[in-house]
Amino acid sequence: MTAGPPTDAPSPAPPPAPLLAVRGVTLRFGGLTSLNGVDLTADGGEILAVIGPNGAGKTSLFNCLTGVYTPQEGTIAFAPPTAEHPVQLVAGPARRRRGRKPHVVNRAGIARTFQNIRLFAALSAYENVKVAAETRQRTGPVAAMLRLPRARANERSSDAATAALLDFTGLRAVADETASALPYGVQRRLEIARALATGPALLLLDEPAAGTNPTEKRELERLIRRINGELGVTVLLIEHDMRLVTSVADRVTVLNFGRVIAEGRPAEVRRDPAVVEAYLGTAGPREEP
Ligand SMILES: Nc1ncnc2c1ncn2[C@@H]1O[C@H](COP(=O)(O)OP(=O)(O)OP(=O)(O)O)[C@@H](O)[C@H]1O
Repeated sequence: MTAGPPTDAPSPAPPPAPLLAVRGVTLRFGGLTSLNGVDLTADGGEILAVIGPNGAGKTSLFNCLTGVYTPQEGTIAFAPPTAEHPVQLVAGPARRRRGRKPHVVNRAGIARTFQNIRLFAALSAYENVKVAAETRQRTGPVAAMLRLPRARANERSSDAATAALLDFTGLRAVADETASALPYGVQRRLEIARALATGPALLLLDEPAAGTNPTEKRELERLIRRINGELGVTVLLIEHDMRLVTSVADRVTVLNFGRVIAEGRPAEVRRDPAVVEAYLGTAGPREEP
Protein backbone atom coordinates (compact mmCIF):
# COMPACT_ATOMS: atom_id res chain seq x y z
CA MET A 1 0.00 0.00 0.00
CA THR A 2 1.38 3.41 -0.87
CA ALA A 3 1.11 6.07 1.73
CA GLY A 4 -0.96 9.08 0.69
CA PRO A 5 -0.02 12.61 1.67
CA PRO A 6 -0.42 13.31 5.41
CA THR A 7 -3.97 14.54 5.91
CA ASP A 8 -2.99 17.44 8.16
CA ALA A 9 -0.39 18.84 5.70
CA PRO A 10 -1.71 21.93 3.91
CA SER A 11 -1.98 21.27 0.19
CA PRO A 12 0.34 23.55 -1.78
CA ALA A 13 -1.39 26.62 -3.19
CA PRO A 14 -1.91 26.37 -6.93
CA PRO A 15 0.39 28.68 -8.91
CA PRO A 16 -1.33 32.01 -9.66
CA ALA A 17 -2.97 32.20 -13.07
CA PRO A 18 -1.00 34.31 -15.56
CA LEU A 19 -2.46 37.74 -16.16
CA LEU A 20 -3.10 36.81 -19.78
CA ALA A 21 -3.21 33.32 -21.26
CA VAL A 22 -3.68 32.98 -25.02
CA ARG A 23 -3.94 29.35 -26.08
CA GLY A 24 -4.10 27.97 -29.61
CA VAL A 25 -5.70 31.06 -31.11
CA THR A 26 -6.53 30.74 -34.80
CA LEU A 27 -8.19 33.54 -36.76
CA ARG A 28 -9.26 33.16 -40.38
CA PHE A 29 -10.63 35.61 -42.89
CA GLY A 30 -12.13 33.37 -45.56
CA GLY A 31 -9.17 31.42 -46.96
CA LEU A 32 -6.56 33.58 -45.23
CA THR A 33 -5.24 32.43 -41.85
CA SER A 34 -4.17 35.53 -39.99
CA LEU A 35 -3.30 33.76 -36.70
CA ASN A 36 -2.43 30.09 -36.55
CA GLY A 37 -2.44 28.34 -33.16
CA VAL A 38 -0.93 31.28 -31.28
CA ASP A 39 0.08 30.79 -27.63
CA LEU A 40 1.17 33.73 -25.50
CA THR A 41 1.42 34.21 -21.76
CA ALA A 42 1.88 37.47 -19.87
CA ASP A 43 2.57 37.47 -16.16
CA GLY A 44 1.59 40.48 -14.07
CA GLY A 45 4.29 43.16 -14.06
CA GLU A 46 5.99 42.24 -17.33
CA ILE A 47 6.70 44.30 -20.42
CA LEU A 48 6.25 42.06 -23.45
CA ALA A 49 6.79 42.90 -27.09
CA VAL A 50 5.25 41.29 -30.15
CA ILE A 51 7.31 41.75 -33.31
CA GLY A 52 7.18 40.33 -36.81
CA PRO A 53 7.30 41.38 -40.46
CA ASN A 54 4.39 43.26 -42.03
CA GLY A 55 1.23 41.15 -42.20
CA ALA A 56 2.53 38.68 -39.56
CA GLY A 57 -0.69 38.95 -37.54
CA LYS A 58 0.32 41.34 -34.74
CA THR A 59 -2.66 43.69 -34.96
CA SER A 60 -4.97 40.71 -35.52
CA LEU A 61 -3.76 39.37 -32.17
CA PHE A 62 -4.57 42.70 -30.45
CA ASN A 63 -7.97 42.68 -32.13
CA CYS A 64 -8.65 39.20 -30.73
CA LEU A 65 -7.53 40.29 -27.25
CA THR A 66 -9.81 43.33 -27.27
CA GLY A 67 -12.98 41.73 -28.63
CA VAL A 68 -12.82 43.26 -32.12
CA TYR A 69 -12.55 39.76 -33.62
CA THR A 70 -13.53 36.40 -32.16
CA PRO A 71 -11.01 33.79 -33.26
CA GLN A 72 -12.46 30.57 -34.67
CA GLU A 73 -10.24 28.44 -32.42
CA GLY A 74 -8.45 28.77 -29.09
CA THR A 75 -9.08 30.48 -25.79
CA ILE A 76 -8.08 33.76 -24.17
CA ALA A 77 -8.23 34.13 -20.40
CA PHE A 78 -7.47 37.27 -18.40
CA ALA A 79 -6.88 37.20 -14.66
CA PRO A 80 -6.50 40.72 -13.24
CA PRO A 81 -5.50 40.83 -9.55
CA THR A 82 -8.89 42.29 -8.62
CA ALA A 83 -10.91 39.41 -10.14
CA GLU A 84 -11.70 36.31 -8.12
CA HIS A 85 -11.59 34.10 -11.20
CA PRO A 86 -9.98 34.53 -14.61
CA VAL A 87 -12.29 36.23 -17.11
CA GLN A 88 -12.73 34.04 -20.19
CA LEU A 89 -12.46 36.59 -23.00
CA VAL A 90 -12.79 33.94 -25.68
CA ALA A 91 -13.97 30.42 -24.94
CA GLY A 92 -16.45 27.78 -25.97
CA PRO A 93 -16.71 25.06 -28.57
CA ALA A 94 -16.50 25.86 -32.29
CA ARG A 95 -20.22 26.24 -32.89
CA ARG A 96 -20.94 28.28 -29.79
CA ARG A 97 -17.88 30.52 -29.62
CA ARG A 98 -18.21 33.45 -27.37
CA GLY A 99 -16.10 36.58 -27.45
CA ARG A 100 -16.52 39.53 -25.12
CA LYS A 101 -17.45 42.89 -26.60
CA PRO A 102 -14.69 45.58 -26.63
CA HIS A 103 -16.29 47.66 -23.84
CA VAL A 104 -16.60 44.56 -21.63
CA VAL A 105 -12.93 43.74 -22.25
CA ASN A 106 -12.03 47.29 -21.31
CA ARG A 107 -14.08 47.10 -18.13
CA ALA A 108 -12.32 43.84 -17.27
CA GLY A 109 -9.02 45.74 -17.27
CA ILE A 110 -7.50 45.78 -20.78
CA ALA A 111 -6.93 49.09 -22.59
CA ARG A 112 -5.26 49.74 -25.92
CA THR A 113 -3.89 52.34 -28.27
CA PHE A 114 -4.09 52.08 -32.05
CA GLN A 115 -1.57 51.93 -34.89
CA ASN A 116 -3.43 54.84 -36.48
CA ILE A 117 -4.12 57.34 -33.71
CA ARG A 118 -7.83 57.44 -32.81
CA LEU A 119 -8.28 60.44 -30.55
CA PHE A 120 -11.40 62.61 -30.45
CA ALA A 121 -9.84 65.14 -32.82
CA ALA A 122 -12.10 68.07 -31.97
CA LEU A 123 -11.85 67.67 -28.18
CA SER A 124 -9.09 69.08 -26.01
CA ALA A 125 -6.39 66.86 -24.52
CA TYR A 126 -8.13 67.22 -21.15
CA GLU A 127 -11.51 66.19 -22.56
CA ASN A 128 -10.01 63.19 -24.35
CA VAL A 129 -8.68 61.84 -21.05
CA LYS A 130 -11.74 62.81 -19.02
CA VAL A 131 -14.13 60.98 -21.34
CA ALA A 132 -12.12 57.81 -20.68
CA ALA A 133 -11.91 58.47 -16.91
CA GLU A 134 -15.70 58.79 -16.82
CA THR A 135 -16.15 55.27 -18.20
CA ARG A 136 -15.00 54.04 -14.78
CA GLN A 137 -17.85 55.80 -13.05
CA ARG A 138 -21.08 53.92 -12.55
CA THR A 139 -23.50 56.87 -12.30
CA GLY A 140 -26.43 56.67 -14.70
CA PRO A 141 -27.41 59.54 -17.03
CA VAL A 142 -30.36 60.59 -14.85
CA ALA A 143 -28.20 61.03 -11.74
CA ALA A 144 -25.76 63.03 -13.85
CA MET A 145 -28.55 65.27 -15.27
CA LEU A 146 -29.98 65.92 -11.81
CA ARG A 147 -26.46 66.49 -10.50
CA LEU A 148 -27.13 64.24 -7.52
CA PRO A 149 -24.37 64.23 -4.87
CA ARG A 150 -23.03 60.89 -6.13
CA ALA A 151 -22.79 62.27 -9.68
CA ARG A 152 -20.98 65.38 -8.44
CA ALA A 153 -18.53 63.26 -6.45
CA ASN A 154 -17.88 61.12 -9.54
CA GLU A 155 -17.28 64.22 -11.62
CA ARG A 156 -14.71 65.47 -9.11
CA SER A 157 -13.02 62.10 -9.08
CA SER A 158 -12.85 62.02 -12.92
CA ASP A 159 -11.38 65.53 -12.91
CA ALA A 160 -8.76 64.51 -10.34
CA ALA A 161 -7.85 61.36 -12.28
CA THR A 162 -7.59 63.33 -15.53
CA ALA A 163 -5.32 65.98 -13.98
CA ALA A 164 -3.11 63.30 -12.39
CA LEU A 165 -2.75 61.43 -15.68
CA LEU A 166 -1.95 64.57 -17.65
CA ASP A 167 0.78 65.29 -15.08
CA PHE A 168 2.05 61.71 -15.22
CA THR A 169 2.32 61.74 -19.00
CA GLY A 170 3.80 65.28 -19.11
CA LEU A 171 0.76 66.72 -20.91
CA ARG A 172 -0.49 69.25 -18.34
CA ALA A 173 0.83 72.18 -20.43
CA VAL A 174 -1.26 71.15 -23.45
CA ALA A 175 -4.42 70.21 -21.51
CA ASP A 176 -6.56 72.85 -23.26
CA GLU A 177 -5.17 72.32 -26.77
CA THR A 178 -7.34 70.62 -29.37
CA ALA A 179 -6.09 67.06 -29.89
CA SER A 180 -5.75 67.40 -33.66
CA ALA A 181 -3.50 70.46 -33.26
CA LEU A 182 -0.93 68.60 -31.15
CA PRO A 183 2.34 67.30 -32.63
CA TYR A 184 2.21 63.63 -33.62
CA GLY A 185 4.39 62.34 -30.77
CA VAL A 186 2.28 64.27 -28.24
CA GLN A 187 -0.89 62.77 -29.71
CA ARG A 188 0.61 59.32 -29.21
CA ARG A 189 1.26 60.13 -25.54
CA LEU A 190 -2.27 61.49 -25.20
CA GLU A 191 -3.64 58.20 -26.55
CA ILE A 192 -1.66 56.41 -23.84
CA ALA A 193 -3.00 58.79 -21.16
CA ARG A 194 -6.54 58.14 -22.38
CA ALA A 195 -6.03 54.37 -22.28
CA LEU A 196 -4.61 54.61 -18.74
CA ALA A 197 -7.65 56.63 -17.63
CA THR A 198 -9.79 53.50 -17.89
CA GLY A 199 -7.66 51.94 -15.12
CA PRO A 200 -6.24 48.91 -16.95
CA ALA A 201 -4.18 46.06 -15.50
CA LEU A 202 -2.94 45.33 -19.04
CA LEU A 203 -2.06 48.03 -21.56
CA LEU A 204 -1.75 47.12 -25.25
CA LEU A 205 0.30 49.55 -27.33
CA ASP A 206 0.11 49.12 -31.12
CA GLU A 207 3.28 50.62 -32.62
CA PRO A 208 3.48 53.49 -30.12
CA ALA A 209 6.72 54.81 -31.64
CA ALA A 210 5.49 54.92 -35.25
CA GLY A 211 6.01 58.37 -36.73
CA THR A 212 7.79 59.77 -33.68
CA ASN A 213 11.18 61.50 -33.74
CA PRO A 214 14.23 60.27 -31.75
CA THR A 215 13.54 62.61 -28.80
CA GLU A 216 9.90 61.52 -28.63
CA LYS A 217 11.05 57.88 -28.79
CA ARG A 218 13.27 58.35 -25.75
CA GLU A 219 10.40 60.00 -23.86
CA LEU A 220 8.16 57.13 -24.87
CA GLU A 221 10.67 54.59 -23.57
CA ARG A 222 10.76 56.36 -20.22
CA LEU A 223 6.98 56.61 -20.12
CA ILE A 224 6.52 52.87 -20.82
CA ARG A 225 8.95 52.02 -18.01
CA ARG A 226 7.15 54.35 -15.58
CA ILE A 227 3.73 52.97 -16.52
CA ASN A 228 5.08 49.54 -15.71
CA GLY A 229 7.21 50.42 -12.67
CA GLU A 230 5.19 53.17 -10.98
CA LEU A 231 1.62 52.25 -11.94
CA GLY A 232 2.19 48.48 -11.90
CA VAL A 233 0.53 48.08 -15.31
CA THR A 234 1.58 45.12 -17.45
CA VAL A 235 2.45 46.24 -20.97
CA LEU A 236 2.17 44.33 -24.24
CA LEU A 237 3.49 46.28 -27.18
CA ILE A 238 3.70 45.77 -30.90
CA GLU A 239 6.76 47.56 -32.19
CA HIS A 240 8.99 47.45 -35.25
CA ASP A 241 11.79 49.47 -33.71
CA MET A 242 14.13 46.88 -32.19
CA ARG A 243 16.12 49.48 -30.28
CA LEU A 244 13.02 50.44 -28.33
CA VAL A 245 12.00 46.78 -27.92
CA THR A 246 15.45 45.82 -26.64
CA SER A 247 15.45 48.78 -24.29
CA VAL A 248 12.07 48.21 -22.63
CA ALA A 249 10.86 44.62 -23.15
CA ASP A 250 11.51 41.76 -20.72
CA ARG A 251 10.44 39.21 -23.35
CA VAL A 252 9.64 39.18 -27.03
CA THR A 253 7.28 36.98 -29.05
CA VAL A 254 7.93 36.84 -32.79
CA LEU A 255 5.09 36.19 -35.23
CA ASN A 256 5.48 35.26 -38.89
CA PHE A 257 2.57 34.30 -41.16
CA GLY A 258 0.34 34.08 -38.09
CA ARG A 259 2.54 31.63 -36.18
CA VAL A 260 4.80 32.15 -33.17
CA ILE A 261 8.30 31.41 -34.50
CA ALA A 262 10.38 32.53 -31.51
CA GLU A 263 9.99 33.67 -27.93
CA GLY A 264 12.54 34.86 -25.38
CA ARG A 265 14.69 37.75 -24.25
CA PRO A 266 15.23 40.47 -26.90
CA ALA A 267 18.93 39.71 -27.40
CA GLU A 268 18.30 35.96 -27.83
CA VAL A 269 15.39 36.47 -30.20
CA ARG A 270 17.40 38.72 -32.51
CA ARG A 271 19.99 35.98 -33.02
CA ASP A 272 17.39 33.25 -33.56
CA PRO A 273 17.88 31.78 -37.07
CA ALA A 274 14.08 31.54 -37.63
CA VAL A 275 13.77 35.27 -36.88
CA VAL A 276 16.69 36.20 -39.13
CA GLU A 277 15.11 34.07 -41.88
CA ALA A 278 11.66 35.66 -41.39
CA TYR A 279 13.13 39.09 -41.92
CA LEU A 280 15.26 38.07 -44.94
CA GLY A 281 14.56 40.29 -47.89
CA THR A 282 13.47 43.04 -45.52
CA ALA A 283 15.66 45.44 -43.60
CA GLY A 284 15.43 43.02 -40.66
CA PRO A 285 14.08 43.95 -37.24
CA ARG A 286 14.65 47.68 -37.51
CA GLU A 287 16.95 49.59 -35.22
CA GLU A 288 16.21 53.27 -35.45
CA PRO A 289 18.07 56.25 -34.04
N1 LIG B 1 -10.40 42.45 -41.48
C1 LIG B 1 -9.59 41.71 -42.26
N2 LIG B 1 -10.05 41.12 -43.37
C2 LIG B 1 -9.24 40.37 -44.14
N3 LIG B 1 -7.94 40.15 -43.90
C3 LIG B 1 -7.42 40.74 -42.81
C4 LIG B 1 -8.21 41.55 -41.92
N4 LIG B 1 -7.41 41.99 -40.91
C5 LIG B 1 -6.19 41.48 -41.14
N5 LIG B 1 -6.19 40.74 -42.28
C6 LIG B 1 -5.06 40.03 -42.87
O1 LIG B 1 -4.44 39.29 -41.84
C7 LIG B 1 -3.02 39.30 -42.01
C8 LIG B 1 -2.37 39.84 -40.76
O2 LIG B 1 -2.67 41.24 -40.68
P1 LIG B 1 -2.25 42.12 -39.42
O3 LIG B 1 -2.76 43.51 -39.67
O4 LIG B 1 -2.67 41.44 -38.20
O5 LIG B 1 -0.67 42.09 -39.53
P2 LIG B 1 0.43 42.97 -38.77
O6 LIG B 1 1.49 42.01 -38.32
O7 LIG B 1 -0.22 43.81 -37.74
O8 LIG B 1 0.99 43.86 -39.96
P3 LIG B 1 1.64 45.35 -39.95
O9 LIG B 1 2.97 45.25 -39.28
O10 LIG B 1 1.77 45.65 -41.42
O11 LIG B 1 0.66 46.24 -39.25
C9 LIG B 1 -2.72 40.13 -43.25
O12 LIG B 1 -2.58 39.26 -44.36
C10 LIG B 1 -3.97 40.98 -43.38
O13 LIG B 1 -4.20 41.34 -44.72
